[in-house]
Amino acid sequence: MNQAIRFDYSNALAFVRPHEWELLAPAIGQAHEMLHKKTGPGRDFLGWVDLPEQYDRGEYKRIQRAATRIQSDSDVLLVIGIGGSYLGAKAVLDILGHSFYNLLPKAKRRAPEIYFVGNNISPVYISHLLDVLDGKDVSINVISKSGTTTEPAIAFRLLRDWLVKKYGPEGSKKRIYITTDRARGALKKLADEQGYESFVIPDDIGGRYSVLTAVGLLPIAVSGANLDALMQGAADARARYLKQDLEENPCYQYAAIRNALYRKGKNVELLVSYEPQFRYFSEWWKQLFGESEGKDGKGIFPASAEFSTDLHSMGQYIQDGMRTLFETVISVKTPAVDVTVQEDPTDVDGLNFLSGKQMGFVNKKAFEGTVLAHVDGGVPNLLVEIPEANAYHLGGLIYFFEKACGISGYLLGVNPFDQPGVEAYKANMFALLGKPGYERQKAELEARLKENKTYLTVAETAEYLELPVTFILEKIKEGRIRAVHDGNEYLINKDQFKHHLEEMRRLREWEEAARHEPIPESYDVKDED
Ligand SMILES: O=P(O)(O)OC[C@H]1O[C@](O)(CO)[C@@H](O)[C@@H]1O
Repeated sequence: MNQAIRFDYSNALAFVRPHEWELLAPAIGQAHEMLHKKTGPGRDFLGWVDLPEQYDRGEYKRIQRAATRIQSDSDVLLVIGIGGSYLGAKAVLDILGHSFYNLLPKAKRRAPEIYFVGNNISPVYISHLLDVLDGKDVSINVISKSGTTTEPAIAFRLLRDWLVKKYGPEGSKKRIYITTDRARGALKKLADEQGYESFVIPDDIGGRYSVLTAVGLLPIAVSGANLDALMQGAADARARYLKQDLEENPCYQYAAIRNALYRKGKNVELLVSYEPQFRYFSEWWKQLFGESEGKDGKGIFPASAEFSTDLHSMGQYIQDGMRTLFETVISVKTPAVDVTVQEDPTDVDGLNFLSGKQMGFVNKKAFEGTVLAHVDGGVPNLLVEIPEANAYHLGGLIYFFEKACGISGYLLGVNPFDQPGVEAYKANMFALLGKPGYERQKAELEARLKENKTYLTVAETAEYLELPVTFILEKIKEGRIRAVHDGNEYLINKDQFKHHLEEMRRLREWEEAARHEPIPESYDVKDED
């Protein structure tokens, strides 16, 4: 087994007494049992626990063959997916690849350019991407477990159409790779109908835990990264973090200490790196922990920062703002390359004391100085150190955080493997877009949106007051309705009708009450008449 990840929590111990987190040992033991015996909530989504040992070797070979094909027939691979269906691959590619991967000359990159799309609904982003594709040979890997997520589905429609126009219906079939559910969903159906090569997202692995399945592996393989080392790193981490005993398991120590800090009011965790290549690793980590723990009114808010960059923007807050933060620094012991600071005969910037020193050394001192300053400022610091940023250690790091997250979720008392909260925005968006079946919600939401809006157009005002448009225009001309003209149309502040609408409501109430009054007796008419 290669060298392990080093986890150091000594800079957090001033903020919790040892017994505060040692007392969590029995709960850690229970969480461990729930995870390994599959007895806890979310037990149907634990396929990732043994994945590094038990992955489908046949499919793994097929992924590598598909990657070789894409490398040979494509200048560009488009990876369509959102959330767990792209963040892991992007994180790994950024760390293992060149910082300017897509800009390198092809001969140097020796792999296709790779672009991620379908992770937003921006017309600008996708139009600009189409400009980049001009004249290039393109393949698509569309990744969606459900097969129906709006963002990737819209992008796939558009880009599949682009591909069919370029290569024809038959030619395009060899350039589309689907990663989705084994048997269900729109994408699976399409793949079967069209004969697209498809890969499986196992039923028992949720999106945010899926980077070491075909979800991450195909794009990663296309970039030329070492898949075997990535999987070996994860497999060794799985073996390393099997021990139930808190004292012997750094992965569980991370889960325990962050839980102890949370109980002391440290409810924001800042994942920090000193290498810009880790930016998307933080994004992956944020989804992992945010979607797993942020529920039932609980959870540490996962945030991230890049140092030393953000020390010049967020540094003030971290040092001196609300004391609810703790930091987890991912450190790479030996940088992949190093650069020496030169001597400058003029020493105009006064930095000649650094001449001959390596930038990696300067970065390390920035890190050490920052940890001390932040701890002094009341920010507990955790350290997760990997020896090098290579595929093996990255596989280990992914597994370390996945397992710590499962354990952490159980410690917190939530189901770390569901995400019910994500549905709320989706339901509203579908209703507002007029998806069949959402008619009632659409009317309700539109009424709420109108209620929230202060400035109305003439047509909206007419509807709001239940009066004809011509009447509103007339009253604007007479100056009885105040309106502003934005150069295009009249805009009317609806607050001016508050009094009028209140009067109308009272009138209606009075009319309604009057209608139910008994008919009064007529004095000059006698019963006997
Ligand atoms: O792979 P899918 O089904 O398109 O889902 C993508 C992402 O959307 C979510 O379901 C949240 O909406 C995530 O959990 C998931 O990673």
